[in-house]
Amino acid sequence: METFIQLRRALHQIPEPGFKEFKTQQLILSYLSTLPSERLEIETWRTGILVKVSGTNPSIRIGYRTDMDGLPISENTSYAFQSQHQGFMHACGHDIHMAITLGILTHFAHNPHQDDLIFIFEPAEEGPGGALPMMASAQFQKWKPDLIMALHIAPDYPVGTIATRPGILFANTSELFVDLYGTGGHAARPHQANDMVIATSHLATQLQTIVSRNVDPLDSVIVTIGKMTAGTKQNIIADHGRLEGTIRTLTLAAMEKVKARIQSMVEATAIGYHCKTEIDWGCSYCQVENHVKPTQHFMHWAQAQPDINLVECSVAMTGEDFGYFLREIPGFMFWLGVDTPYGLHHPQIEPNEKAIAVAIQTMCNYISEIRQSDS
Ligand SMILES: CC(=O)N[C@@H](CCC[C@H](N)C(=O)O)C(=O)O
Repeated sequence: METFIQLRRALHQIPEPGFKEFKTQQLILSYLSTLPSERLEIETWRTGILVKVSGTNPSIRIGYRTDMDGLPISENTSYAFQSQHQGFMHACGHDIHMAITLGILTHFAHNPHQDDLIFIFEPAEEGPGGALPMMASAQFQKWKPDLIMALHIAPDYPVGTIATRPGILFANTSELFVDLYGTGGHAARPHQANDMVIATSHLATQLQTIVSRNVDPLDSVIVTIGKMTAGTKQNIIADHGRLEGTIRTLTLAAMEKVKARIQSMVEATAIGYHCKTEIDWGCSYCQVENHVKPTQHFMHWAQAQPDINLVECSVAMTGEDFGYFLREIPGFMFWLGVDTPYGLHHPQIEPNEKAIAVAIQTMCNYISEIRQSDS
């Protein structure tokens, strides 16, 4: 297992933004070149990688997917192997996900499964989303799996815990970018300007009323503005403001309703503040909806494993473009406990590396037992 901890640490040092995972791709390809090659076929797609490990008597293809990209966060961990890419960090566990995937792949490269195994290294999960374009690629279509699985680290659960549920696991998402254009000017002459600090901050506050005033209290919806920018200097009235956020819902109907309210509020801001506005909805992900039969099969199996504490969890408002794989292919995603007080996307998150061995062991054992009737 030491190899995969070292791989995780090497990957942790080179977090890269979506579709720019060049060093990450190279590191993985270079590791793959050390494995026995008889059963391996490797394809690249943009900065992603697909690996087929041929089975001994294949009747189905079993897929396992990891994400690859880092986040624009300045790391503040106590690690000796901190990110070497200033302002970027693996703060969502994708370094751990990749190391686990390499661990499972390595096991089956040495101990072939009866069926073909397809390992998918997907770029740009944090945005703009690698899943949909990767699924449309010739490389993916050639090896399209009949069953697909993935995991995500869970800071809240202890090591040894696996949590999942049949049905919806993660929410629908849409990004949100709003630009406001007014007239700049001298701080002492506000009557000759049109201040976008005021318009932008008013809009940011107003957007927070959507969840409390427009959404059924029994629905779950989130409108988060993660970034607000405006202005250039303390004594210059700003001619431009920008909001960047994300919307989360558990139904597409709720997503449409929230977007319609945002549209109205942005248009009303343009009228009210005599400014120009532009909305860009960025990328959107469909919900991660676990298929009932394979999820229950995995949960029954996991429940019987002495080293695993299986939890049937509730829905989370996180998003994941793994939902697009599950829209076409039966399968499931699950949480892997990594026991750290800091949450996903936090600069101090330090997942417990013991979870790497837990996940590799669990998935090697589980995949070894999968038969065609389970897919
Ligand atoms: C697991 C996780 O944290 N996923 C991200 C996905 C982001 C999707 C997109 N960039 C957005 O912000 O809407 C998440 O923030 O949940």
